[in-house]
Amino acid sequence: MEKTYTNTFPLTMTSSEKQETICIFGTGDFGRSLGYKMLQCGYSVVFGSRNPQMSSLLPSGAEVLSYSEAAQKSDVVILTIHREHYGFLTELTEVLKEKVLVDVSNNLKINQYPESNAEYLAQLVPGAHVVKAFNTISAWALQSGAMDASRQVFVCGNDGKAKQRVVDIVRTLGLTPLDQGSLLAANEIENYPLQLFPMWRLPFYLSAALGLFFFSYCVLRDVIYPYINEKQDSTFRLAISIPNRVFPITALILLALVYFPGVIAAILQLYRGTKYRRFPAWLDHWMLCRKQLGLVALGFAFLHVIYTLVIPIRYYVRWRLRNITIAQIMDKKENPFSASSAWLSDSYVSLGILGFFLFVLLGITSLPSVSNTVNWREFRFVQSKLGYLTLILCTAHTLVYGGKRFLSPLSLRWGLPSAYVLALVIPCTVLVTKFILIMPCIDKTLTRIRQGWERNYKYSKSALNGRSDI
Ligand SMILES: Cc1cc2nc3c(=O)[nH]c(=O)nc-3n(C[C@H](O)[C@H](O)[C@H](O)COP(=O)(O)OP(=O)(O)OC[C@H]3O[C@@H](n4cnc5c(N)ncnc54)[C@H](O)[C@@H]3O)c2cc1C
Ligand SMILES: NC(=O)C1=CN([C@@H]2O[C@H](COP(=O)(O)OP(=O)(O)OC[C@H]3O[C@@H](n4cnc5c(N)ncnc54)[C@H](OP(=O)(O)O)[C@@H]3O)[C@@H](O)[C@H]2O)C=CC1
Ligand code: HEM
Ligand SMILES: [Fe+3]
Repeated sequence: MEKTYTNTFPLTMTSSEKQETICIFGTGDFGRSLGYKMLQCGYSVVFGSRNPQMSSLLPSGAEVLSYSEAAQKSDVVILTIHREHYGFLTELTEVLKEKVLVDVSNNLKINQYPESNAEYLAQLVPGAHVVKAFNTISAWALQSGAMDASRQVFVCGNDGKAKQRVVDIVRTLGLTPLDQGSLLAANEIENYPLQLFPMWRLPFYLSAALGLFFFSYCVLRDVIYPYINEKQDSTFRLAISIPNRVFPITALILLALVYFPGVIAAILQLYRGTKYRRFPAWLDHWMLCRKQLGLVALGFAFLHVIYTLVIPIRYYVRWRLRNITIAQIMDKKENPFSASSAWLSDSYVSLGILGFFLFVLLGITSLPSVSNTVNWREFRFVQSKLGYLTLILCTAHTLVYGGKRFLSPLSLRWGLPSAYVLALVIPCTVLVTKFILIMPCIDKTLTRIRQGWERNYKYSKSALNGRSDI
């Protein structure tokens, strides 16, 4: 614990205690940055290099020696060398015996080698205690001092004492060590910085696919159809009208897809009569990226709202209103006020506004600073109950928008219904299924299953034993 404080007052420590010497192999970007940070935090640093005389740009105060000379100066050796160049270490096995050897390396691709770099290092230098650490911190972050990205350092190793020494160093440098267990965890730790938004990938591809499909569908109905049938140029619709169909439709379907896996999971649990069997991998993954799906949906809903706000200032809309008025004057025929149309129009807009309000509320509660202030039940209440209410309101908004035209043969073009009719299929399926699932008799069984009850205890036990098949 004391070390944490020495981080803030390195000079106090250096004047009263003997400086601990750390050896860093390699004088590249990462080695230099780490050495600089260590000197700042009160350590004495010795670099090991192929060309001790040639090394430039090294932080002042550090010593540079050959690899074998440097290793003799400390019992902690941090290896800031790419895995491909580890070969020369086999000649140093005697010097490195019983030393703590820290592997910081990353690869270019996930699972690039059959074994992790740290395990490979342990095979090369069997006498040393290999510890994996620091691979999630960048040279730039260490040097600039501004830790915009994560300060977490995953640490793993087979020797408890060696690991503890590295954990102490990490803490002294002002970083957060996270013990990940034995060297078997190195593979996962090495893959971690190579991942690029893994949970965002499915939402991204899904929204791209939905967007593309509905865009083509709307172009076919709203641009190509009028051109072929009436030789009318409607290409201007590509700018606002069609995006303002594609975006809300994508938002609505993605929102429904957030709540779909929960329904599928419930049906699966009811069918199996137990909660003790794993869900298929695709369902697991789908469940895990619901937050990201929801946030992408919120993004599209935002776009829809902004596009809707500009409707009154559009040239096409103003032109059409003027023409209708002029046509009425010329015909001397007044278009009577229709209370039912007014009701329909106001209702769908109002449902949209309320749905959007709850949608934003869901987004706000998913911010860590907010979710940390609510307890588990409150969070679930907002995410699950208010989430369903959001889906109901947005689906109703679209249904009422369709209003009287919904499924009317007049709105078919080449037999194709309006895009929003297709958009309603998944949301309505989710809502109807959920409605059936919350019927008291079904809900009671599901709740019992989720509390641990099993329909066929014997069967479930055997399923438990043979878990690998599920
Ligand atoms: C804008 C937006 C932001 C979002 N942000 C987040 C976020 O920050 N974090 C997040 O997690 N999700 C987020 N989501 C996704 C979504 O709101 C949640 O995943 C939501 O909890 C799903 O609700 P559900 O009713 O389908 O949950 P389900 O998983 O179906 O759960 C329903 C109920 O069943 C219970 N249950 C389910 N499975 C079991 C089981 N095996 N054993 C016992 N009980 C069980 C649960 O406790 C719950 O009460 C967000 C969505 C949107 C639209
Ligand atoms: N850069 C970063 O932000 C991060 C890097 N890492 C890891 O740190 C390690 C070093 O990265 P980085 O400093 O960027 O790399 P560099 O290429 O900048 O430095 C590597 C150093 O390795 C030494 N080395 C030893 N043998 C050889 C050899 N045969 N050929 C070339 N170099 C050799 C060299 O030092 P000398 O000439 O003194 O012998 C060289 O400077 C890598 O494993 C990387 O994955 C981890 C996290 C972040
Ligand atoms: C402030 C909130 C909202 C307002 C004011 C609003 C308003 C509108 C308007 C005016 C239309 C008709 C657009 C047109 O004539 O082309 C529309 C359509 C639609 N809205 Fe909203 N809306 C809101 C929020 C939402 C939300 C949150 C969703 C769902 C996620 C949604 C889904 C839809 C859908 C699917 C359509 C049909 C698109 C089409 O095929 O034309 N809306 N909305
Ligand atoms: Fe490099």
